[in-house]
Amino acid sequence: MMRDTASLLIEALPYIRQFSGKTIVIKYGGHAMKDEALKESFAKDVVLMKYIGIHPVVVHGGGPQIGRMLERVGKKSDFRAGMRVTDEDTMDVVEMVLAGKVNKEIVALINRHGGRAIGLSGKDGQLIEARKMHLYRYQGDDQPPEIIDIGLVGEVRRINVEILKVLEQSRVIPVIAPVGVGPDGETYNINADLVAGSVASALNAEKLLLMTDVPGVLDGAGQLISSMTVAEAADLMQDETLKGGMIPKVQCAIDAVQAGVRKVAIVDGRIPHSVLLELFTDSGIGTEIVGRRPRRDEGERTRG
Ligand SMILES: Nc1ncnc2c1ncn2[C@@H]1O[C@H](COP(=O)(O)OP(=O)(O)O)[C@@H](O)[C@H]1O
Ligand SMILES: CC(=O)N[C@@H](CCC(=O)OP(=O)(O)O)C(=O)O
Repeated sequence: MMRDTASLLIEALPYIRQFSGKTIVIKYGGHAMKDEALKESFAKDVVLMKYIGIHPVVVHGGGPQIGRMLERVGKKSDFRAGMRVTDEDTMDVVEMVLAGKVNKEIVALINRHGGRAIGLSGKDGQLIEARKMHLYRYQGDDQPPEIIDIGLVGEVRRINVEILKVLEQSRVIPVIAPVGVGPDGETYNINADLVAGSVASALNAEKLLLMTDVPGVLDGAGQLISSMTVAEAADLMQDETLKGGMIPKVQCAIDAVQAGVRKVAIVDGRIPHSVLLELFTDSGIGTEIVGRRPRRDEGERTRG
């Protein structure tokens, strides 16, 4: 049943109080940037959050946008375990698309809707220190694992939060492109979910929202899992239910909760105002991952 604005506002009040003064990290995936109306609803949600005293930090992706630009210059995309194989030419395109185009588009969009956003890549203020990521393939108990070289793909070594802490005390909303910098100034391409998880952990965020293009985590029967604990999520990682990009996403959620982020939600970015619907309604949307399930007497919303 459609709820009217007044009832939604009344429902939202306790959550506005709960999140006020707290940091919420939002990963805005390339697949969720589908059309103008959706982008606008995202920008309005972020501006509203800042306006009511929450500290939103946006980390964006741009995988499909990188893929299209690579195609235009005659290069094919190649992924291993959800990571783009990145040679030097690909790295140039990744940095131009993420830090140049997508980042500035999101910044402009937020500013057009009344916010004051500033774009950062991992190089600005040495925000994302990275190192080369190695992938290992299991070859049997009696064999050493095969090392797969995926080029200039990075993993986060450290997030230098100083600049984000300064911005938290201001009107400014940080928008972060997932490009990291190595010890010798090398540029690394990092999966945006991993950056968002690390930023949320480093800021001790109240919540991490991962926006994607499915309703949330689906079980073996294709049904939405509304809520799961870290232990349940770890069990799910062991079977074949999670595939492709959902594997690093759920792993990142588990890591973030274990590092002290209170809740992670994987939500459908194709729904207008999905950020506000997840944050400010009793039922939420998508899949919530928590350390443990709250008891009913703890006054927290329970879902699932
Ligand atoms: N069990 C699952 N539940 C939901 N999605 C899944 C599952 N297993 C695999 N997926 C896939 O994971 C994708 C989301 O990951 P990804 O493509 O990396 O998203 P994004 O680019 O938004 O970060 C979905 O589009 C879906 O095809
Ligand atoms: C190493 C790696 O795969 N990096 C990603 C970075 C962008 C990203 O993660 O974008 P989405 O969130 O839209 O998928 C890439 O090159 O596509």
